[in-house]
Amino acid sequence: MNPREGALITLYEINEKEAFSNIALNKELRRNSYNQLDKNLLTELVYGALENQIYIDYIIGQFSTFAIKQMNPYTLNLLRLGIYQLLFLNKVPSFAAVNETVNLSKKYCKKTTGFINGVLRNVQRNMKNIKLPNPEENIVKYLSVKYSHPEWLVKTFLNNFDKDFAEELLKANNTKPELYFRINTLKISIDDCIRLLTDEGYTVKQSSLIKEAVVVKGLQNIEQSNLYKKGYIQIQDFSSMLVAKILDPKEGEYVIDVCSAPGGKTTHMAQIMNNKGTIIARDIHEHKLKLVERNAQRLGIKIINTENFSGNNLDEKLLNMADKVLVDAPCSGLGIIRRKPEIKYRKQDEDIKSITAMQYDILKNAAKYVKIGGELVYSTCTINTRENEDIVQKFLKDNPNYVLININEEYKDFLPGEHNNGTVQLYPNLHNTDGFFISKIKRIK
Ligand SMILES: C[S@@+](CC[C@H](N)C(=O)[O-])C[C@H]1O[C@@H](n2cnc3c(N)ncnc32)[C@H](O)[C@@H]1O
Repeated sequence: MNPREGALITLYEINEKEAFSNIALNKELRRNSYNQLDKNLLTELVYGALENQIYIDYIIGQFSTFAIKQMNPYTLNLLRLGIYQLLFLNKVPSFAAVNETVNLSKKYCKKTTGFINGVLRNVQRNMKNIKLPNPEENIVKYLSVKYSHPEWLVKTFLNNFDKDFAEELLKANNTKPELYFRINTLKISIDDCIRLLTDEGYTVKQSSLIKEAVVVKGLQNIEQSNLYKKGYIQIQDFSSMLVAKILDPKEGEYVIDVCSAPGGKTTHMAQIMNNKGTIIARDIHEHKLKLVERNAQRLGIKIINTENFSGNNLDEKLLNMADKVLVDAPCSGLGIIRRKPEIKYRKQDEDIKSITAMQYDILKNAAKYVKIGGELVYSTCTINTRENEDIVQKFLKDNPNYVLININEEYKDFLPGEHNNGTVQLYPNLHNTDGFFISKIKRIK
């Protein structure tokens, strides 16, 4: 299959059927036998067009006689792919970007072939004269178009940070994240795993802060690799590994993970506990709990018991039972836009209110499972004070039996960069990790 056609099908799934980009892309890559070069081009086209969608749509608006809302989805997504190639992909000659897109339109939207050809040729001729909105007149609109973030999100960042920081963050959200792995020390030593990888010709960069965290350059089709199948590695960002490190569960402890799927942090906790003790791993989606079980099995973990249970409900059986509790709460995901650019377009400011209500409920219930002297970590993969600091502050105010542990003092050996208060907020632009919030709370009475 032609990779441009694969990109069109994938983009259609994401934009029209609300599929997640990583899932839609993997489905397409598995469905057809692409060679490695075609896989790379398809991936680049999908993520590139998606990351820059507001900018590209702004350009379509300047060169099209039809409003975007009037276009059929294939026409619109083909224009996006064509314009992305024209403006961002130097390796694709302009004539190829136009001709290949027009050819595809003959199969998917025959009636608009002439229109697509016209818009693309117009863009091709005027590429050098494209003007962004004037930042002096409207900074929100300017940043929104330039970095393809919806205006409400630009406003949120401008409310939380100064303009330069907000712009750096918007820019970083359109970059490619480094791919981290966690070496599963239950199955292989860190040194042996690094040796295996280097012997196979890969360049391995080990984190100085978390020894089991490595970046491996050039490793592709990871889930098909022997290392993965044998359970030697787990794909997990550095920021996510930091969570289990900070919760710091010990061998033999009783741990409850109230939002555990697909199991990145739960399996890391089991690794830190040396596969001794008990972890209750809960979630509300049965199919996602299966992923936790599959990961645990592949990684050789025996101490995880999965349970389908909503954190919004209180489980009387578990009151005061746990040495450690993890609340890795469902959130707006504004810290992982680099991995899932569609998040930018799906969330609305109004969604945040219902998310924070759920987060508070889950935290409030989960805290009751902590025994006196036990500890809880509340974390999210978002950059939004309302879902992070505000939730923790409200909880501490309403619940005097719990205190905040200053992570920056206790865990400074693990932390990248400087953090000002007792909690940690990581940013893609500052720390080159996902945007993550981590806080630690102790039950004292
Ligand atoms: C941020 S993800 C957890 C990621 C996981 N801790 C990991 O490291 O792989 C949040 C999870 O919460 C689950 N979830 C959503 N609402 C929930 C609820 N009310 N109770 C429990 N889990 C919930 C989602 O299905 C999702 O798997």
